[in-house]
Amino acid sequence: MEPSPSPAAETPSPTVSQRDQWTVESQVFHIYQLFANIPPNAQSIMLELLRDKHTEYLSKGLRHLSSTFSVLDANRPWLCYWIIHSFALLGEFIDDDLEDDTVDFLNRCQDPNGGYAGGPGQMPHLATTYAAVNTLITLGGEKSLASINRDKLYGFMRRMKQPNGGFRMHDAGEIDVRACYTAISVASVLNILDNELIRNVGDFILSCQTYEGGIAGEPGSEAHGGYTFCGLATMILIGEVNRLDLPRLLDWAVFRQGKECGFQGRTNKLVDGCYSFWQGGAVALLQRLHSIIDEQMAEALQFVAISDVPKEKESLDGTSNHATSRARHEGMSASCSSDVKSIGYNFINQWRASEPLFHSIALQQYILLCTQEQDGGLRDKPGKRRDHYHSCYCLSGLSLCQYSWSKRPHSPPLPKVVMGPYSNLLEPIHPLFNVVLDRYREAHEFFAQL
Ligand SMILES: CC(C)=CCC/C(C)=C/CC/C(C)=C/COP(=O)(O)OP(=O)(O)O
Ligand SMILES: [Zn+2]
Repeated sequence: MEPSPSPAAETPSPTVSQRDQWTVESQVFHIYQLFANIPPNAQSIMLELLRDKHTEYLSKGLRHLSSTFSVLDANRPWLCYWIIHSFALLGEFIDDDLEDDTVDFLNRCQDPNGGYAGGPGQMPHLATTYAAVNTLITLGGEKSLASINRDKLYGFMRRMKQPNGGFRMHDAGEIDVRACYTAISVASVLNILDNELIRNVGDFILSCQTYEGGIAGEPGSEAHGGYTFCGLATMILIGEVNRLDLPRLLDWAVFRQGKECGFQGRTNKLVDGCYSFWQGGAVALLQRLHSIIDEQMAEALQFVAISDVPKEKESLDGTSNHATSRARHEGMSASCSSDVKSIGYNFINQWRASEPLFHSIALQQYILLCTQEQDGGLRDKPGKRRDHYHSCYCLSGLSLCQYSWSKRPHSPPLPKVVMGPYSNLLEPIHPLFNVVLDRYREAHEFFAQL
């Protein structure tokens, strides 16, 4: 007779990832349990957005911007963006001297041949160009907006453009979906987007959509929330979003929201506050694409029906799914090229027919209860330290959640969809560029007349 297996052999020991996941779950659920067991007035205090504390933390960062060296030396326009955008989300303005200093500092990062570097005298880079331009738009006003040398910047982007449709992040740098997004986002907001920049970008991004449905940084890599947002936003801005498999993308993105209520960046990884924007943002974009998603789903159903028909009939009719969607794409891109420049502006002026496609209240709960530090600043998850990157993207994600129920373009959210007191309400953002909406509008008007 065979000996029965020992209990140890039946239960394999957990992997490092499993242990990490359990630790996070226990920390998060401990907070939720605490919250569930206190009286309603104490709950309401726990759900408060710590505005004054966050502003204090951001102000300290802002004052040290001009003296920030060390490891973040090549990221200084990013620090400007993370802090100043967070300020704007909170409805705060920075004082005139600091604004002047920031515009002057970014001007010193501007390369004589176009683009912005991570610091004065460094090599121009598409990511820091995006950060610098978004900062200047957020500051707004003539001095700030006119400081951007659009002609030279266009030249820099053309130099970064690759024959496969992608862009390099910098001279001899990596070619990836981030580079496509930062180039196209900046070109769109500055009104310098044209067919040369757009050429083959759609092919490159399409080659990065994986079997899971999300988008990877480059062909053959793993789907990730950061790149998925970048790829999807780029496809919208160039008028080719219907080429992606949107139902599959939506399916992948919504299932990245876990039982901790926040989002993970990729399958089987840990929840993290910054994905409130990258994943939540991708789903918020998809919420405005419901008609294309419905069409693609109907087409897929038709395809199932057609594939039941004997092969000979299908080829005689010429109705294969691939052929029809390809024909539609070619028609669409031809008619889109003339008004591709207005896509970013028109995107926010449409009605939204559907409710949020992710659990907006749950995500607000994760951000408010698990990512806020009591002394100000926001973080990845309990047990991690605050930083400006996570402060920026947790607040951006929170703003997206709060406005995700508004069907009319300019209507304020109802109190029931804003978790915690209504004073938690942040400024709305433009979901394609991640800048506060009224600053985007000012920039759009400014650059439309140049
Ligand atoms: C506009 C712009 C420049 C966008 C950047 C988008 C972005 C956040 C990309 C993510 C890059 C990445 C692979 C992180 C994985 O980090 P990890 O392995 O530490 O984290 P994970 O476990 O959560 O995947
Ligand atoms: Zn993060």
